[in-house]
Amino acid sequence: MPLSQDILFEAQPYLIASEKHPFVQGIIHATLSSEQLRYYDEQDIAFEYNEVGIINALINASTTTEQALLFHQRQALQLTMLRDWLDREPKSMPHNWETLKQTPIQPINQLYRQHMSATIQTHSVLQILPSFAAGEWLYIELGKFVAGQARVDKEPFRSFLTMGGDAFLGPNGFIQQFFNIIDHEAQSATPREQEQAKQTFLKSCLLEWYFFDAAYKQLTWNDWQQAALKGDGGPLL
Ligand SMILES: Cc1ncc(CN)c(N)n1
Repeated sequence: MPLSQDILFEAQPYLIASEKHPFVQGIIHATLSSEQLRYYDEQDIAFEYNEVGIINALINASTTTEQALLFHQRQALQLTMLRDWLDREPKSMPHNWETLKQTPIQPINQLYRQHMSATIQTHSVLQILPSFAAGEWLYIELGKFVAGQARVDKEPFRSFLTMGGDAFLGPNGFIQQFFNIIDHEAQSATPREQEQAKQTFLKSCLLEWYFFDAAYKQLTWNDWQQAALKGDGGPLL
């Protein structure tokens, strides 16, 4: 069985868990507060900025020119999406390319970003790509899920979880091509390297759930500090 098929089989429960998460349900039913949306918006734009570094590493680690060109295309799309997102930011939360780099990174976002960045030092597409492809896959699948629900059709909820479109979907879309690359690289990898790649993918899926959870609860380092130093914390994770 190709590695990607094995990975996707094991990733299904994580997708279902995210579909059920109250943050995702809150997008469908338009029940999230503006504070919850604001937290997500701020953390996610910084997360996407971190992905720029991951995609750069993929270009560097590519084993063929075709791979490098594909990652380069994905990078161009990432930068275009970030530019348009920055332009859309409300006056109450102004972000530009410079201030983006100073966004305070809250605990789960930090954990997820570092999980992804830690793969860079392997210089291996097979190890780096799953850390990034998991979020791409999950967002595309959640987009399909949400589109199939009777979602409340009003902004700002309408624009959430809409990553998709022709560039991402179909046999020539990014996500299928990423899985093809994982399968190609897996052919010359050891079983241990293949297992490591799978576990990296699954950990990203798990951290996606926690990313929604952190936004739902608006968890900050301050909460963690209070819980630790004042001993007044309930379960924060
Ligand atoms: C947390 C998260 N994961 C994935 C994506 C899609 N690149 C995202 N915008 N945010």
